[in-house]
Amino acid sequence: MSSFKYPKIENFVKPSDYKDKKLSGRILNAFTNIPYQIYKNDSNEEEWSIKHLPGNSALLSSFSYLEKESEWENHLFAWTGELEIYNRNLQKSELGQNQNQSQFDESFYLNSEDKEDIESKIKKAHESENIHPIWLLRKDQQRWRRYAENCIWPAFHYIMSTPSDGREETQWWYDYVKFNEAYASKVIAAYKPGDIIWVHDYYLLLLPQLIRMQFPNAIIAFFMHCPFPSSEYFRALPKRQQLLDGLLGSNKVSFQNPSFARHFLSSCKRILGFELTGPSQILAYGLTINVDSNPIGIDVPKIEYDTFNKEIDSKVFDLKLAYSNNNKKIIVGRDRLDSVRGVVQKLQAFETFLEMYPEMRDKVILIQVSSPSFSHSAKIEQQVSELISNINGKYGSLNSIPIHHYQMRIAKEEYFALLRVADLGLITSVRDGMNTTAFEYVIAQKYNHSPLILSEFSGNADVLHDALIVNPWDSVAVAKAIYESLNLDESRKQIMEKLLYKSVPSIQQWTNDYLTNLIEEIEIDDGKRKLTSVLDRPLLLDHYKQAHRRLFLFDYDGTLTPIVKDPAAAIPSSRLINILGKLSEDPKNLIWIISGRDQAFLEKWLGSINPKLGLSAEHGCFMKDVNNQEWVNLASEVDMSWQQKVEDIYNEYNIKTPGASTEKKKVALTWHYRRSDPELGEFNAEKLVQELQEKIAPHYDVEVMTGKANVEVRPSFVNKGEIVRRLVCAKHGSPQVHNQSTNKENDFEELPDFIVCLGDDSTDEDMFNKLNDVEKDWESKAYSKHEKFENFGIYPIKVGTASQVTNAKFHLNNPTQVLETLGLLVGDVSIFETGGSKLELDDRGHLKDSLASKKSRDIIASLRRHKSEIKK
Ligand SMILES: O=P(O)(O)OC[C@H]1O[C@H](O[C@H]2O[C@H](CO)[C@@H](O)[C@H](O)[C@H]2O)[C@H](O)[C@@H](O)[C@@H]1O
Repeated sequence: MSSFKYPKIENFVKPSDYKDKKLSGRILNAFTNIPYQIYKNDSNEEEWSIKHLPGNSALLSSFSYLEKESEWENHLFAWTGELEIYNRNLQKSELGQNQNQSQFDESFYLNSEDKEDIESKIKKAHESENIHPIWLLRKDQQRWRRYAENCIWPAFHYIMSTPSDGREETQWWYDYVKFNEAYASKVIAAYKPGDIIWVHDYYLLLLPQLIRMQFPNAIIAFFMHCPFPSSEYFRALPKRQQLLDGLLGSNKVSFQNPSFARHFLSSCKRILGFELTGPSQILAYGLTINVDSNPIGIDVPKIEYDTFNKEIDSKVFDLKLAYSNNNKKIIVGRDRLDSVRGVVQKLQAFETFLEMYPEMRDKVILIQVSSPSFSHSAKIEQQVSELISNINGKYGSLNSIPIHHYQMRIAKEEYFALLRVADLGLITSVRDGMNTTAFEYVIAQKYNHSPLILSEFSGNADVLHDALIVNPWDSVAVAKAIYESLNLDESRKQIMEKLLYKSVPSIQQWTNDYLTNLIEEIEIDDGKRKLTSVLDRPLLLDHYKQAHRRLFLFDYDGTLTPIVKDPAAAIPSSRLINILGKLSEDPKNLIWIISGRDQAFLEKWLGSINPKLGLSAEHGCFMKDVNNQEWVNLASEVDMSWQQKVEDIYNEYNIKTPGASTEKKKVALTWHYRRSDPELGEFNAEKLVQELQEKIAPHYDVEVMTGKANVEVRPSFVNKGEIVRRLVCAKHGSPQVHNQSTNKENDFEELPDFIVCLGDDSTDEDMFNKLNDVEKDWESKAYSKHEKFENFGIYPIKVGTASQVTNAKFHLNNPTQVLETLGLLVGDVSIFETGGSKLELDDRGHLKDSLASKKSRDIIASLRRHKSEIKK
């Protein structure tokens, strides 16, 4: 059998076909786990062995084809999976959950020679050097799967989880973040410009964005192998935003069928508020993401090769002999035993069939093979066994059993023989990404032409149109379809099989089409994009801890709160209030909110709740010092006669622009068009700016500014940058003298040694510019930098994408990431809350060089010493 050779595919996509795209010719695939089990039969065995793991054969064939038959250099990055020691008599499900040290000793923590040895065995078995195992060795080895399998998988299959206080889920989430970070660091280390990074499935939803943060121009594709739920279901996941954000680091996100793609697009729109730029395109973080469906196929030539040969012929013969006495028809089902594959529905339909068609009772048997599933449910198992004993009891006799149920994993050869021997294939899943059994069944029926009944909820229903498509919840309809299928005449069966056979997608064609579409969609980078680095959060935390005089300068809208349609609704969340409270409790910290908002809004929602906050309203016209109740009006002497004229102009534009409105603050006037038709709003905003520039700006000391869906007029004597300069150059903790110009030089040792400045829109650029000037000034004065950080501790941070034009040095994507970062500083949020922190993990998944990492290393070293002493 090993002599199988792939037929060459004409015109398989080549990197050299696309010279202008500057491809490197390498594909870096990231998938859940390597296709090998690392094991020992006995803990006393010196060496670890590996064996091939069943499953994911379609995708592995795609990798194998790319590796062996194409011009691409194909790499696979995958977790090692759980290591096993068999003689411990532990079931796999118990492994990792057992905290007993005597059962779980240091054997699972390998030294570098062991790992090298295993890696070389894996490479040999894989017949390639390009497989890169990701080591995450922990006592509890299954921790890396829990969030994906207990939270994502059920939600994606419409299974609501039971309500909980969320503590366990939070721990799973941290592990999920670490799992994705571990992949990110390995892929990032291997990446070269022009590589195609192809991420697979729901265990790695954060990975695209983690890589994107590091390589803004990388080509990243994501393929979801399981279904994607409606936004109504998806939104129930507490981490919905982080999961979508993670995927939106891809250039292309693909699904098994169009409805999954549609659900994803609608989730991005409804949950994140992102703009769809076409029926299958989304604009997020400055990146255009193509969303499509591309049903995965199977390795047709290889399956034919494995199905039609002498060995299988004889197995088919044996099966017929064993089951098909008296010419009984054989219905075949093969599913994993969980709540989504519809085994219960299948049995109920079969019972209905036997009831409805008594003449068929002695003429049909159902062979159902149910293999184990990670989402195994004891309830389903019990239902299945009760149904089977009822049906067999009611319709069976001593020499005739209607249902033969095998709850086991069967060998590949037996599986193919079973598919060949069938007179009918029956698939009744209630939710499924792509059911490869359906495809394999069609191939196995190439010469026998037995029909297929397929659930309309299976991903294949959109592909295998010539199957008998049924609703598995309607047992009468399924029973009728069984009857109809078993009574089809030969010519009809032949026609159906021919059409079905033609519609089975081949994995090679799928791979070719996927890569071709991806490459053709990629926009060529003209090298003009300047990208801002993502904020290094562990570094920031480290710096924060060592600083003595910390100053925080926060913009409000779009920075601390997300942008919403109604300005009055953009009130602070309780999480924000809580974090600001904790930050301001630390005497080393001074916190300022520097906003375009008016005094009344800031006082009501921030000042009255936390008097320790310094507030600057209307871009610096009004100031309230930290720990002070008095507001100072810096604009009291300014001529305001322009206000009425501006308001009159705004009124005209409100009439011309349905949905637009005027926000009257004490000094500044803002014209909002967020609720108008976006095109009309933008068009009229441009005209309004022109008119204000001509009629108002030349005659008054005012500035006309454009913000986020707004136009604003305010006095030009002060701006956010000027406020920042005063705060940064003041003696840390001294009261502010707002209405006097302060150019007094303070002792450098009294100035802040840690400055975080966050803002999202154009007015915040004044703050970033000012900080950059301060930095240059301190540089020129040769002030001493922090030894460890080699800078003055100044962090100007843009809240937005890496591709936005800004003078800030770093970026965070959105207000959620801002809160997570501030929460990290006050110890409210774990470093593992979200990805993107450039975490360096050790090979056990602890933060590199952390206390936990050292502790774990020490324990293993001492266990090893202890063991070798015992041996002596
Ligand atoms: O300096 P900021 O704190 O960022 O304030 C700038 C302006 O923010 C507000 O408008 C913006 O946010 C609204 C709520 O999300 C949104 O509806 C509007 O479209 C945005 O332009 C505020 O209303 C203005 O007064 C501020 O100048």
